[in-house]
Parts: sequence; structure tokens; C-alpha cells
Amino acid sequence: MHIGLTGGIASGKSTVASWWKARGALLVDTDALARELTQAGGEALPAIVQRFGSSVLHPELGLDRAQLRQLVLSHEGARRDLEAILHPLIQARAAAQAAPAQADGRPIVFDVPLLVESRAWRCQVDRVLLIDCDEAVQLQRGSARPGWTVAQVQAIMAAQASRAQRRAAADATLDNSRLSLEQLHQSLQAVAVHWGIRQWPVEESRP
Ligand SMILES: CC(C)(COP(=O)(O)OP(=O)(O)OC[C@H]1O[C@@H](n2cnc3c(N)ncnc32)[C@H](O)[C@@H]1O)[C@@H](O)C(=O)NCCC(=O)NCCS
Ligand SMILES: Nc1ncnc2c1ncn2[C@@H]1O[C@H](COP(=O)(O)OP(=O)(O)OP(=O)(O)O)[C@@H](O)[C@H]1O
Repeated sequence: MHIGLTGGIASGKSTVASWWKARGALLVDTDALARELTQAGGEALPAIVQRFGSSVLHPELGLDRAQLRQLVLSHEGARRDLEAILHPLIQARAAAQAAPAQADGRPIVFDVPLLVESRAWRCQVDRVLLIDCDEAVQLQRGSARPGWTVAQVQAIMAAQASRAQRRAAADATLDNSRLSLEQLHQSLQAVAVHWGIRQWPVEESRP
């Protein structure tokens, strides 16, 4: 079973992903893949430099992420161009990471913030699990993280699909605005049972 896990910024995707991982699923984190592709020497950097110029590079880190984030959040065309460079590469790496679990039938959870926005993802997964969240809670949780302001979280939310668009695409929706972590885990257990996903042995060495 291929599960697409999605939700807006700071909705609780990583928290939910950890639950699936502890339950033995193989986790594919597309944000992590995007970072890998754009680190120093990363596969996506030449195409990014060709499109945006070498001023978006950071001498040690690969990409100057804060600068590029500001650029793509204020210019939709630039955002689309960055996504057009990164998303096919992210998809190829995601498929490679998923391959071992595909062979043994282990459930695979793809954590994809932009699953609803990016059509290519919809046909790669059997079920879409949406972590829904009130916007006020997203803002509060997102801006509580080190280095993030309310304005930055708001800018990302404006660039992402609406709650209604996400709900329309989801097979199951959990509203994580007011659930305790225990209640969230109980809701996840109910979804897993409903979808017939059994627990798998956890392998220490898996990512
Ligand atoms: C613009 C970049 C360099 C900014 O990096 P930065 O370290 O500041 O942010 P980070 O990568 O941690 O992203 C934070 C959150 O922003 C959101 N986000 C990322 N990219 C986008 C986008 N193109 N549109 C809307 N939201 C986005 C996601 O919810 C993500 O969790 C980076 O986000 C990026 O490379 N984005 C394009 C890759 C992408 O589409 N990633 C999503 C995987 S589906
Ligand atoms: N049910 C909950 N109760 C309290 N805090 C929560 C709950 N769910 C998530 N959080 C907290 O909210 C913050 C955001 O959660 P998380 O990092 O899982 O979101 P995310 O969707 O993965 O974020 P991003 O979009 O930035 O990747 C974290 O600090 C997390 O611990």
C-alpha cells in the first residue's frame, strides 16, 4: 500500500510520519529529498543556477535557502520553475527509496507537502491521508519553531492549496487542530485498521 501523507505547513505531517515509521512503514520524506538535491554538490544545483543565477548559491551550504524562499514566494513563475526542476528529481529518488518495500509488501508512506498541488503525485499513491489543521493553529505552531516568523508561515500558506482543495483530494482526513498526541495516534490507528494496513516489524537500519 502506498500512502500519500499531506497537509499544509506545520499541520503535523512529520508527527504523523513518525507514527507510521514506528509502526513499521517505510517513510519517504520529500522535503528531505528536496534538501538533499540542493545541498552542496547536489544534483539539482546546476539547473537551479542556470535558471536563477549563481547569486542563489551559498558558499558552504549549496543553496541560499532563505534567499530562494523569498524569491519563489513572491514570484509564482519562479516557484513553478523551481518546482519543475525539483519535482521530477524528487519523484525519481522517492521511487528508488520505496523500491525495497515494494518488493516485500511493507506499507510505504510518502510525506508530500505539495501532493494536492502537484498532479504527478496523485497517481503514485493508493490512498491520500490529509492532516488538516485550523490556519490559526498552523500559524501558531509554525511560528513557534526556531527561525520562523508568523509572516513567513503566512507567505507559505498563501502559496499552498486551500484546506478545501486538500479535503476534496483526500481519502481520509484527520483534523489535528485540537487533538492531543494520544488522540492523534488513536485516530491514526483507526485509519490503519480501516485501510487494512497491518503492523510490520521495525528494522533499525531503515531510513
Ligand atoms: C524554497 C526552498 C529552497 C526554501 O527552503 P527552506 O529551507 O527555507 O524551507 P523548507 O524546504 O524547509 O520548506 C518549508 C516548508 O515550505 C513548504 N514548501 C516548500 N516548497 C514549497 C513550494 N514550492 N510551494 C509551497 N510550499 C512549499 C513545505 O510545506 C515545506 O515543509 C525549499 O522549500 C524548496 O526547495 N522548495 C521547492 C521544493 C519543493 O517543492 N518541496 C516540497 C516537496 S513536495
Ligand atoms: N496534536 C498535536 N498537539 C500538539 N502539538 C502538535 C500536534 N501535532 C503536531 N504538533 C506540533 O506542531 C509542530 C508542527 O508539527 P510537524 O512538524 O509534525 O508539522 P509538519 O506538517 O511536518 O510541518 P512542515 O510543514 O513544516 O514540515 C511541531 O512542533 C509538533 O510537535
